[in-house]
Amino acid sequence: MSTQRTQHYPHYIDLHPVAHVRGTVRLPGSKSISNRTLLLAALAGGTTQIHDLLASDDTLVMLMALKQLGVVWEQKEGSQTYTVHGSNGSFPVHQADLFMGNAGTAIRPLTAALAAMGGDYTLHGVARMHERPIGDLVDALNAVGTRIAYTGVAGYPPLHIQRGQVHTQRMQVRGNVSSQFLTALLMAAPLMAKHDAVTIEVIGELISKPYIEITLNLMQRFGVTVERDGWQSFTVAAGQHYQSPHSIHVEGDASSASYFLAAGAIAGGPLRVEGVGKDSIQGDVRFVEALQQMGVKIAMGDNWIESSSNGVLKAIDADFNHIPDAAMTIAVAALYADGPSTLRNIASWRVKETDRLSAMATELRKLGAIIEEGSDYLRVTPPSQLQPATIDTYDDHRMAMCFSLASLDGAARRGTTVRINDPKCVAKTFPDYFNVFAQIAEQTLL
Ligand SMILES: O=C(O)C1=C[C@@H](OP(=O)(O)O)[C@@H](O)[C@H](O)C1
Ligand SMILES: C=C(OP(=O)(O)O)C(=O)O
Repeated sequence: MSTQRTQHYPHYIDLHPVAHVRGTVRLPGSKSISNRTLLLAALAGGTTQIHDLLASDDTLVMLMALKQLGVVWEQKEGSQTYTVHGSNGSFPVHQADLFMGNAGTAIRPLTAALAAMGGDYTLHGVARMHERPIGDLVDALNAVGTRIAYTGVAGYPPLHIQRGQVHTQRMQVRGNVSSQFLTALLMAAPLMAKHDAVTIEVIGELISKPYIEITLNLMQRFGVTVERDGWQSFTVAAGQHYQSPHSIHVEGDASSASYFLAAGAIAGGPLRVEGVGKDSIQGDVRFVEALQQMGVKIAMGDNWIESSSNGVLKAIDADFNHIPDAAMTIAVAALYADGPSTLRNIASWRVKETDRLSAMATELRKLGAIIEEGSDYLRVTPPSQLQPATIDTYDDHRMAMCFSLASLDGAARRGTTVRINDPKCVAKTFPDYFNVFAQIAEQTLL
C-alpha cells in the first residue's frame, strides 16, 4: 500500500571538490515529528490527515507496524499526505511480530504503547537495533505491572510483550541514555491514566531535552495536556484521550537542514532551506546558533533558514547535548575552522546508529585531522590541507550525509575528493540526500 520511493544507490559515491554552493532546498519531513504524529493519530479518536510525512525507512517501519496492528491508513497517491483512522486508544490486533528496523522513534514509543494496552507482541530490528539500549524503558514499565521480556540479551531488543496488570499513579525513568524513553512513557501515559493521574519522574540527568518539547507539543495538538515540574516530573491527568486535530502538517527536518546550512557556511552560499524556520518546534534549529558562533551569517523567516559564509569559520568549544544529531555536522564543519574545536557532552553518540564518537574519530582522521576522542567529547584539529579519503559509513545515515561536506572548498582550506561507501544508508531519514546535495553543487556551474 505504501508508495515510498526506493533510491538505487551504488556501493559508493565519489564526491569531487565543489567550489561553491548556492540555492534553495526543500527539506523532507521531520523524522521526529512524523513518527510521533503517526502513533498519536493511530491512538486518537477520529481521522487525521497528515501532510508532508517523511518518506524514509524510519517512517516506513512505523507505518507497517501500525498496519499490522490493524490501524487503517491510506496514502494519497503521488503525495506524502496520509489519512490515519484512529483506533481510540486500543489497536484492533492483539498479536503481532513487528520489525522496527533501526528506528528509535518507532520501537521506543511503540513498546510503551503496546505494553500499556497488553497483548502478545514481539518487537525486533536490524542487528544494530539489538545493541541499542532499551532497559531503562522496560524497567520503568515493568515496575508498574507491564510484562515485557527480553528474548535476546537483557537490556536490549528483541522484546516480547504480554498482557500485564498495569496499576500506576507514579512511574520513574532514567533519562541519561536516551530521552526517547521519557517520550515513550509520556505518549503512552494517557492509556494508563484511565482512572488516576499518572506522574512520570525523571531519575537523574535528562539528555536531549528539546525532543521532549516536541513530544509535549504534539500531545497537546492531539488534545492531551501534560503538567510539568521543570524537567523533573510530568503529570497526565486522569481521563484524557487523544483526539484527532483532523489535519496536521509535518515540518521539514531540522537535522537534515544542518548539512545544507553547513554547506552554505563552508562554501559560500547563500544556501536556503525551506520547511523549518523561526516557528519550528524542533530543537535542532538551534544548530544555527553553533554556526553563528563559528562566524556564519544566518537569516531566518517563519519557514526558512539561510546561511552564507562570512570568511574563515571560527573554531568552537561548546556543549552539544541539546542537539546530538546536528552536532555531527559541526564535527565535519570543524575541518574548515581556524583552530581546534571541541564538542562536549555527546556521550549518547555511542548508542546511536553506530558508536558515533569512535566512527567520527576514525573517519575524520582519514581526512588528515588530528582527533582526540574522549568518553563524551570530541576534539577536532583541522589539517593544513584535507586529504582525499574513502569514508566508511557504518550503516549510519548521518555519517554518510555529514562527510559529503568534506568535498566543499572552504575559505580556510580546499575540499577534497571523498568516496562515501554504502551511501544507501541515508534512506533511514533522507533517501534523496545525494541527489539534493548534487543539485546545490551543480547550481554553482550555472
Ligand atoms: O525523540 C526523538 O525524536 C529523537 C531523540 C534523540 O535521541 P536521544 O534522546 O536518544 O538522544 C535523537 O538523537 C533522535 O534522532 C531522535
Ligand atoms: C539517533 C538517531 O535515530 P533514532 O531515532 O533511531 O534514535 C538519528 O536519526 O540520528
